[in-house]
Amino acid sequence: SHAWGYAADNGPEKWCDNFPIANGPRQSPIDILPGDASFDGGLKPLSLKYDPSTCLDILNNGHSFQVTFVDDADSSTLTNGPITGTYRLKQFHFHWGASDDKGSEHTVSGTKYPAELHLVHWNTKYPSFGDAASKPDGLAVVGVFLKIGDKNDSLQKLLDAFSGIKTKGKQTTFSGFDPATLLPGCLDYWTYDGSLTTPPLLESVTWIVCKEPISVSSDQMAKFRSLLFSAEGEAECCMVDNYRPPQPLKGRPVRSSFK
Ligand SMILES: CCN[C@H]1CN(CCOCC)S(=O)(=O)c2sc(S(N)(=O)=O)cc21
Ligand SMILES: [Zn+2]
Repeated sequence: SHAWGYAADNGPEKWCDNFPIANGPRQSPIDILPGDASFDGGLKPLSLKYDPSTCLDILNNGHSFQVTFVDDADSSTLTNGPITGTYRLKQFHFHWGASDDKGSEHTVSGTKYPAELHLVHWNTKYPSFGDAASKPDGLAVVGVFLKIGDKNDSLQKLLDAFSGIKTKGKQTTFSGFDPATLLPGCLDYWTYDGSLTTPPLLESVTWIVCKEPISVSSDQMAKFRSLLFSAEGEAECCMVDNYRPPQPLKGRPVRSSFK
């Protein structure tokens, strides 16, 4: 059936059957090679301004868990960086592995991190998120790597809500969370033109990948793995390895905001 996933029979190697753009010219993620990136002095610092009161709910969508935001005003926005105009925060979610040695989608010189955070923003030059998602400059996703280290108190707030979203389709109210608390201290970044890393794999994303990771403890990573891909009443399937591997760069430039 159409149901894509991350298993052998419906995973990344099969997505091209229903989504031929999987083999397109600007697919994501990629392996970032810092030595091949070109410093661009014209790139501005990222301006991320988030309003915790726009935080709406937390959801298990059967592929990841996501925190969704009210996006009917310019309350939580991304401006500057490599983009022009104003992009509104729609949701953030994560990708992670079955063990601490894998899980990120982007890699750096082949190095995999145990998880990767994606903050999804849409270009307000378009009337809606759904409209923007199909335009070449419609979305901007800020990626942040997670690295095993100290317990992350901000992440812990998300993990504490997992009891209400264990299975596919479950969602609970989640309010007052400030996504800025998930950002690294240094906002140096790499940027390139890419795509959604899940179906429909639309080539509409300006990727902004932070060089500096945030910390997560190994115990906290174990908690990520307590979520299920499966719905209540179905055979239990742990939500792990929900990452797409790096895709061909196909000649795309990768720029860095830092030397
Ligand atoms: C599970 C489906 N994931 C999708 C859902 N959306 C796209 C669907 O929109 C169509 C109107 S999305 O724009 O929220 C989005 S961003 C990313 S990622 N990993 O590249 O940051 C994946 C997805
Ligand atoms: Zn993602």
